[in-house]
Amino acid sequence: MSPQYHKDLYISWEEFHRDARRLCEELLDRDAYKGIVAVTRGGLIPASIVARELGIRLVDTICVVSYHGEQGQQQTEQAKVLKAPEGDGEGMLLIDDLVDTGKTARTVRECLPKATFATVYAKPKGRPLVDTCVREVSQDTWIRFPWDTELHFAVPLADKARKGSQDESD
Ligand SMILES: O=P(O)(O)OC[C@H]1O[C@H](OP(=O)(O)OP(=O)(O)O)[C@H](O)[C@@H]1O
Repeated sequence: MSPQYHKDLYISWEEFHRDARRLCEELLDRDAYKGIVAVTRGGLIPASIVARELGIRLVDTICVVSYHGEQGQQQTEQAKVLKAPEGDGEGMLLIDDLVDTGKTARTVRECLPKATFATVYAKPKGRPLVDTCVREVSQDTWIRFPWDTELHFAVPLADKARKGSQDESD
């Protein structure tokens, strides 16, 4: 976890599915869409759920990669589009799992300025860049998505506390 993140938020598959369906409910009340554009890679998972719930069969991708670069003396972070659909995105629904700093959203919006942009989760810096989201978390939270994690044995709290006090006395 990078130093700017102080909290971990673990999301289970069930929780993600529930949140993604809440997003679908909100989207149903808005316009009808010709198709979906999933922002790779995290957007592929909610895009499938949205396509199912909204009865949309046309699903495309915008393939984006984030990288670290240097500008003068400063480290910069940029998002690069590897492949985008043709057109300006009119009538299309852009789906991503998360908007964090807004770096990806800004780049994607430049490519498809007329698309509606929806994410399941949003952090304050990126929230103004998307039209809708269902769950907002603080900027210093690192979201652990279920496809990035695996089940592990959890050490009982009492054992953890005992080990902590042992470490202190060593
Ligand atoms: O608002 P930002 O700071 O740009 O962060 C949001 C982006 O970060 C994640 O993708 P990631 O860069 O981890 O790539 P991946 O989905 O291909 O793993 C997520 O799926 C968003 O696209």
